[in-house]
Amino acid sequence: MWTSALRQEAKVVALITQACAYSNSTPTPLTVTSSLNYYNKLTSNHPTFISPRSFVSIMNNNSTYPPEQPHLDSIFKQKRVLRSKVRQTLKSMDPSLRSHEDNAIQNIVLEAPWFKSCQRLCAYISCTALREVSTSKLLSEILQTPPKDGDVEMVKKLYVPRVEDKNCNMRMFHISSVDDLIANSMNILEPAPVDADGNEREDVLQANEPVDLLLLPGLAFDRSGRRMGRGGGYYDTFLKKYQELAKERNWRQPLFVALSYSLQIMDEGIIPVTPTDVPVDALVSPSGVIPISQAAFDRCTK
Ligand SMILES: Nc1nc2c(c(=O)[nH]1)N(C=O)[C@@H](CNc1ccc(C(=O)N[C@@H](CCC(=O)O)C(=O)O)cc1)CN2
Ligand SMILES: Nc1ncnc2c1ncn2[C@@H]1O[C@H](COP(=O)(O)OP(=O)(O)OP(=O)(O)O)[C@@H](O)[C@H]1O
Repeated sequence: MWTSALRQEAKVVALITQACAYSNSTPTPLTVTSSLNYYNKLTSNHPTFISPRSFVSIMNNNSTYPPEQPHLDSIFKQKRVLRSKVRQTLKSMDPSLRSHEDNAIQNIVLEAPWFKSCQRLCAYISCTALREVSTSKLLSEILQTPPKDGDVEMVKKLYVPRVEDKNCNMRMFHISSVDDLIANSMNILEPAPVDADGNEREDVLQANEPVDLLLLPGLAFDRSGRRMGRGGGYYDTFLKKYQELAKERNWRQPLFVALSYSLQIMDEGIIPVTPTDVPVDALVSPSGVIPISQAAFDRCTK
């Protein structure tokens, strides 16, 4: 078990070094070692996946299990405080560092085996005003026609979010061009549910085939897979629905991969979590891929 984990770790370090050479940034193998340790710690009771319950247990940092559940209101308050701190830090991020990190992160994704091999994916349309890691290069590569290198087989089907209401409901619609997008009230680009020809767009929850990958935004992350979003609950609700759908249909669960600037990666114990928070499988930062779940380790090395 350990030998195999160490072998995987060595392969991931090699992959990161490769990706960093591509992105021209400095590799930090420490992130990989740490994530494996955290992963082992978190999954000792949950061999295949990290449940939100184990997150709460780790967060409390005590040895009793199940842990005492701190009051939800106080956790939501802690989240608001952290959100506002991270927003401030993002606002004061140097624009040239931001642009360097945007490029590095997207290049790492484009070179990752789990991205190259994926056939269908959900991704967010980054919003500059929200200081999100850019996805523009990724989206233009995915939507490029004719496909890069003329490889029609490797064309990826892309679904992007559309907020339905203020009740945490978000759908993911298929698009084939950025021209399919229009700005919503929050100034985020979204697809209309009906295309220019009056045809309904495919909703990923109604699709006959599974997605392999979801690229996620967020405000703060850690190396154990905790993710804090903007407080809408849209992603947590959607991710849970998708996990249930995949389970019902006997599909392989997609990889949940969050894109993160370096300054958005917090130390252990900083990110407050509630039982509805869905952990991510991996992070991509300018230093490389940080695999967290077993599925991420498996797909980073194959
Ligand atoms: N690019 C992108 N698309 C996305 C999301 C996202 O986070 N990023 N979402 C993910 O859920 C959904 C939209 N949810 C959103 C939730 C809050 C804000 C927002 O503007 N928040 C402000 C603070 C608002 C306030 O608290 O008053 C902010 O974070 O600065 C934007 C989108 C669906 N689409
Ligand atoms: N699966 C779910 N079903 C119903 N409500 C949910 C679910 N997941 C989260 N919520 C609700 O959404 C609200 C916001 O949750 P939270 O603060 O964890 O969001 P977030 O992680 O910042 O946002 P997001 O998931 O959109 O990135 C909370 O009231 C939470 O209870």
